[in-house]
Order: sequence, then structure tokens, then C-alpha cells
Amino acid sequence: MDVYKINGHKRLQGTIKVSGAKNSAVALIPASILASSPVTIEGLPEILDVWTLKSLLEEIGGQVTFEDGKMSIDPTAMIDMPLPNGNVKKLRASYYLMGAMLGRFKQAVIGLPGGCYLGPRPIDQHIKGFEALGAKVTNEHGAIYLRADELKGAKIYLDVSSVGATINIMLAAVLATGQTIIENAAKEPEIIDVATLLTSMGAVIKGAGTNVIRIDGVDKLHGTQHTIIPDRIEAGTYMIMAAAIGDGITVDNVIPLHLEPITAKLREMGVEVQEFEEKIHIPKVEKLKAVDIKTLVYPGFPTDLQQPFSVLQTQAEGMSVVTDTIYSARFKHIAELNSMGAKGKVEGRTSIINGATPLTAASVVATDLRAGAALVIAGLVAQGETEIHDVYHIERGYSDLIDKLKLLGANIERKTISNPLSRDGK
Ligand SMILES: CC(=O)N[C@H]1[C@@H](OP(=O)(O)OP(=O)(O)OC[C@H]2O[C@@H](n3ccc(=O)[nH]c3=O)[C@H](O)[C@@H]2O)O[C@H](CO)[C@@H](O)[C@@H]1O
Ligand SMILES: C=C(OP(=O)(O)O)C(=O)O
Repeated sequence: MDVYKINGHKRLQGTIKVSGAKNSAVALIPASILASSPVTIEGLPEILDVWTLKSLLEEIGGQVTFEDGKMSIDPTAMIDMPLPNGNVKKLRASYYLMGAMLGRFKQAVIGLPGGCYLGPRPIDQHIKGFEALGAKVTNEHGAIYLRADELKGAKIYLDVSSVGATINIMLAAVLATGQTIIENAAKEPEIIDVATLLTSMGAVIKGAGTNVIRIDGVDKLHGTQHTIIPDRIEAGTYMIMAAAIGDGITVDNVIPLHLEPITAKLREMGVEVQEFEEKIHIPKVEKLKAVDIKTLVYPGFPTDLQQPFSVLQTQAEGMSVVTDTIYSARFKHIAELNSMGAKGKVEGRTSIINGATPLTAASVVATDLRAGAALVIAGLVAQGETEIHDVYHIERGYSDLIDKLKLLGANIERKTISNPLSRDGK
């Protein structure tokens, strides 16, 4: 079993480079299934989710190479192989195989997705979209069976502005006949990135990034080359880390516009955030003010950063309240932070943190991806040696984290140990 050992309480300084966006990567790779010739994607993060998707594309007959962040995918020999179990359970975004394979083969069998448990994560809006396009969809023994004689454009109003449903419907609709309109679509930057790739493959998509997306179906999509956008959640994690334990940290390879909700909150806390074209610099912070946050769909404060942000709130004087309007149970990190000296409690969809409290090292568990990111920051702040278990969650979303942090002067190592602390036995 692999753990991170962090000797904390050491101020960090320097430049940290952000990788390509996980939530784009996991949609761009399945999108390649729709092409009739090879697709190359550059700047991909080297994370477990990307490696798992590579294996999934290979399982269905894709020829895939992945080196130095560049993935070349030849989809020509792919077949509509059923994928009810196995790798599809290792990540949330395997649901994009449904839209992409339905679009190309007009049928697919894909197991229900895995990913972080954050409360119930239904896919009813994805299914509603596929059905509106003409697919018959059934759930049999935990796998979704999709089949259509023909996919026909339709008007689909999403009950919730779901990132996954918006992208999945786009994937299924680009090769449908006629026009598809997605209303109340999600507006996250990753959706624009996927639309950009599909457009350069020959798709006709208007309005990505707004809440109405119009797709005019085409007969065929061709291969292309695409460079992914930087990961705003990874960048936000480093901004939070810089505010917590930095002595001047530059976060490189960012789109500052994507980070505005985080920048605004940090400034409200008393953090100086200096914005440049593709970089953000955060000088040493003297004192943090308590602030409340409420997670919302983009451009609101991202739910994926509320857990790392809680660590900062433990270091701020006074009471901070976090309300997660997206997920009902994204608070497992609070118990772990409390074991490091934080004073947090969870009430329904909110966490309440009373600061400032010094953090001390402990043996803790990364219960999910961003809980893990929060614990890495907490370990960097804490006095003593923190041991983080179940780090495979963290490695689903952070590329090269240990080396990047070492470059800032962090004392962090990845070690293989034999220890029964892991809660899910992996
Ligand atoms: C792989 C990926 O991109 N993951 C991101 C994606 O997840 P994901 O695509 O799963 O998140 P959604 O945007 O779909 O979910 C948002 C909300 O809508 C609900 N919902 C969603 C779909 C559906 O069919 N029915 C339904 O009720 C969900 O339970 C949740 O409460 O967006 C989330 C919200 O920004 C992020 O936390 C995840 O990091
Ligand atoms: C919740 C997340 O990912 P996923 O949807 O892949 O589980 C995340 O990236 O924080």
C-alpha cells in the first residue's frame, strides 16, 4: 500500500506548473472514439484516470500511445465491445464512453461509473438526453445498455446543469441527424474545451460555455490535433497551498479568468493575489480572515475546491461556514482534519470550522480525491510527520504532485508500506 509522508511546517517558495485539466482530459479521450482517423491530444496530465481511459480505449480496439503528455489515438479499428465491469468502475468519467460509443456505433453497454463518493451521483439527465435522441436505455445488473436504430436531434432541457450530462449529450449528438439543443446546459470551461476538439474534428457546435448549446449533426468526423486547457482545480489547490504555507509562490500555466471565484475568495480572506497573463503569484500571507463559501455551478465557487479550502479556514481567525450545494456528502475530510487539530463539524450540507488552530501531524486517510488534496495541504502546514493513506485517490487527479511540491522545498515522499489503515483495502 502506498502512502505519502510529509514533514510539514516548512515554508514553500518558487514556481509550480499546472498540468492539463483532468475533467477535460477524461472527456477529450473518449471523444476521439467519434473520429474516423487518428486524434492527437497534447498536454494531458499523467494521472490514473487518463491511464485507465487509455486502457479502456485499447479494450475496444483503439491503438493508443501516451508519452510526455501527448496521446495519439487511432480509433479506426474500434468495435462496440461491451464494458460492463472492470476499468469503467475506476473512474467517474467512464460515463463518457456511453455518449461516444452510442454516437459512433448506435449501441453500447457500459457499467455504472465509479469515481469519488460524494453523496448520490445519479446519471438520470445523461439517460434522459440519450432517450430524447432516440436511444432505448436500460439498466441491467449495474450496466447501462444503450441502443438506437437512428439518433435524431432533439431539444433537451436539463433539470440540473450537469457537466457530465452536457458533455455526454454533445458526444451523442454530433453524429445524429438534425439539430440538438441543450438548454440549462452547464457552462464549465471543460465543456468549451470538449466542444473545441469536436469542432476541429468537423462537428458543428454553437454556444458551448453558455446555457444553451446548439449542435447540428454531421455525417462524419475526422481526426485532428488538440491542446488541452490547464486544470483550474489543480491551480486552485496550489493557490490555497500558497496562502496556507507559502513564502511567495507562482502558479504557472493558468487561465486567470477560470480562477476568478477562488481569487475573489482568497482576496476576501486577506490574501494578495497577483494576476499575470498565464501565471498567478501569491506572496507570503500575514493573517487570514474567516470567510464563508457556498459551492455553485461555474462561475460559482467550485465544489472540487471546497475541501482544500477548508484547510485555509482552519488557519483563519474566527468561524467559517462551507455550504456545498452540489454534493450532499462531501465532508469526509473534516474528521481527518480534526484528527490533526482542526475544530470542524458537519451539519447536513455544511461544515463549520473554528480557527485558528495549529495543525499537528497524524496518520490520516484520503477518503476521496479532493479530501486527499486537503490532507496534503494540511500535512504541509502541520508540525511533524503526517502519513496519508489511500493516495490512489489523489493520483486520480494530480499529475506528478510529489515532484512538483519538492521543487517548492516540501519534504514529501511516496512510500510503500504494509499497514491495515486503508478503509477500503486497496
Ligand atoms: C469527471 C468530471 O468532470 N467530474 C466533475 C463533474 O462531475 P459530474 O459530471 O458527475 O457532476 P455533475 O455536474 O453532473 O453533477 C452536478 C449535480 O447534478 C446532479 N446530477 C448530475 C447528473 C444527473 O444526471 N443527475 C443529477 O442529479 C449531481 O448529483 C450533482 O448534484 O462535475 C462536478 C461538478 O462540478 C465536479 O465535482 C466533478 O469533478
Ligand atoms: C469529484 C471529482 O472527480 P470525479 O467526478 O472524477 O469523481 C473531482 O475531480 O473532484
